[in-house]
Amino acid sequence: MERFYLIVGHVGRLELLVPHGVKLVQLRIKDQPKAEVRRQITRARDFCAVHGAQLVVNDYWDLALDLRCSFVHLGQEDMDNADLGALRRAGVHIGLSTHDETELDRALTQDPAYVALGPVYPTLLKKMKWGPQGLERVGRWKQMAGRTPLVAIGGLTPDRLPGVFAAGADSAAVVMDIQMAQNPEARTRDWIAACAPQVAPA
Ligand SMILES: Cc1ncc(COP(=O)(O)OP(=O)(O)O)c(N)n1
Ligand SMILES: Cc1nc(C(=O)O)sc1CCOP(=O)(O)O
Ligand SMILES: [Mg+2]
Repeated sequence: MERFYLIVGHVGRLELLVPHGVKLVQLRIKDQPKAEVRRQITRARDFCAVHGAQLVVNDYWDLALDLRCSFVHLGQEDMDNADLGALRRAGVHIGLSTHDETELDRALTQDPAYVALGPVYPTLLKKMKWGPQGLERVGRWKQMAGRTPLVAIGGLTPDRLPGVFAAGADSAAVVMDIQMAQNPEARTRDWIAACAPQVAPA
């Protein structure tokens, strides 16, 4: 799985940052009319196709199906409402959020493309009922997830990545560290460099 996983809130951001080398990007639109969400997903789908990036549609599994997108991310509550069978029949890959062992067990029964664990560190993006999970828990999740790839999310920054990958994460997802950066394009490149596997000197 791609080690760098960018999450953006608007297709304009996706178009700005993907050309810097992003290969896995989630469009996470909140609080917009559905017609606007549809427009943005369509634009993102076409832009990612041209740039060889994998688009992940957050929440809007129905639009993803309708617009022939190939990957969705769903939280536990999203799963309650989604037609997982229809997604599966359409060959759509599904990434799932998890925060505790009950959620992880439930997620793994769906044979997802990945499970995400968060928030690994405190996050400023949204209020959550879970405290920081920490790196030990990343390691535990990796063991329990077996062959299912593990995405770490929440409060991640480039300097935290060595620990996150060493603990067992296959991929690291980010919102605010790039969204709030003075130079988001440069910060994206920093992330890509920090996510590159480290080769031991000969
Ligand atoms: C990679 C990744 N992990 C977790 C989430 C969170 O999904 P969810 O719990 O459904 O919350 P919202 O993002 O919809 O607010 C995610 N989007 N991506
Ligand atoms: C959207 C989201 N979901 C999480 C989870 O734990 O499920 S943590 C999170 C926020 C990620 O943003 P940042 O990189 O700014 O902390
Ligand atoms: Mg959601």
